[in-house]
Amino acid sequence: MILLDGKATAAAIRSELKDKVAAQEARGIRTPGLAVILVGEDPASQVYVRNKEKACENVGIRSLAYRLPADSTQDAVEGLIRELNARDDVDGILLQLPLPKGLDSQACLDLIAPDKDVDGFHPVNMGRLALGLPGFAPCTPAGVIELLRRHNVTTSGKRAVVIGRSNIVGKPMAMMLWGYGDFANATVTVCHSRTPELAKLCAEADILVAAIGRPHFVTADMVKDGAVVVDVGINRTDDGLVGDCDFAAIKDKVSAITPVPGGVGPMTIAMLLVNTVKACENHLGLAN
Ligand SMILES: Nc1nc2c(c(=O)[nH]1)N[C@@H](CN(C=O)c1ccc(C(=O)N[C@@H](CCC(=O)O)C(=O)O)cc1)CN2
Ligand SMILES: [Mg+2]
Repeated sequence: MILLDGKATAAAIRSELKDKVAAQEARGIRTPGLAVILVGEDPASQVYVRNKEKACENVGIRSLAYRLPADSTQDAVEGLIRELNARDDVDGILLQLPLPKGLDSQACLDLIAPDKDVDGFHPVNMGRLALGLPGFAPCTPAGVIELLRRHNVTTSGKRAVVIGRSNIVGKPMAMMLWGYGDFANATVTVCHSRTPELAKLCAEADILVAAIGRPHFVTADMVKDGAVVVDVGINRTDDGLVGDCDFAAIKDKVSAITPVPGGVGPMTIAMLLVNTVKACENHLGLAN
């Protein structure tokens, strides 16, 4: 069994980016800048945002922190986004989700300039992904693809099943698995809460991606012998942080599996950095 080690892979990506940014800086090219917006005090979001800022610092990306109170108005958040859209020293804008109740996330995301949308959540970037055009892909599914690629997991001609159809994971994950540049070419099924015989479908998957947000939802009977299992879930339970898969029960059946923590999570942050460096190169007209 191969452990798809996201923590180590993310560290390797950061190290590559650090070298790239340093080489550009040595040539007098300005460093990439990421604006990080956190509205409110959700504890998990605070951790993720801090980790993103630390990761930026680690690779030489300037992070600009914007902390807004939980009772911020829609106008206040939108006003900040407009301001950041107009700034030449800001290459990427990250709006940490979820937003506090009462704020319209999609309206905010729709305002982010697509060339600064390093989360890949803007309809233009989602559309570009669907059409196979260059743009920014959402960081979690992009991280899954990169993790598979760097572990030489082949997907072409394989049967992939994605459980979950969210805008930030399930939908873009399915698009990337069926065709993402020269990678992927899997045959993809997307399952959700109303899928009949979900367990049976999962058990036919060569590649199973779980993104449902229910602790230990995927049990051993739902996994084919030799399958590759990617666990996107991060569930806080009384037993600590667990994924959507029952790792202990599955690990001896699979050919490869991601751990939680240390699997997809760190890759999400690494891909945010990749997208930010790319946004900067695009803004400066550098080839990449
Ligand atoms: N604007 C965005 N909001 C959210 C995104 C996103 O990509 N963009 N994704 C998630 C949260 N997320 C990043 O923001 C994220 C979640 C988890 C991790 C991570 O490294 N997890 C660790 C465990 C850490 C812990 O919680 O104890 C791991 O899996 O090893 C990174 C990023 C929703 N919002
Ligand atoms: Mg993980």
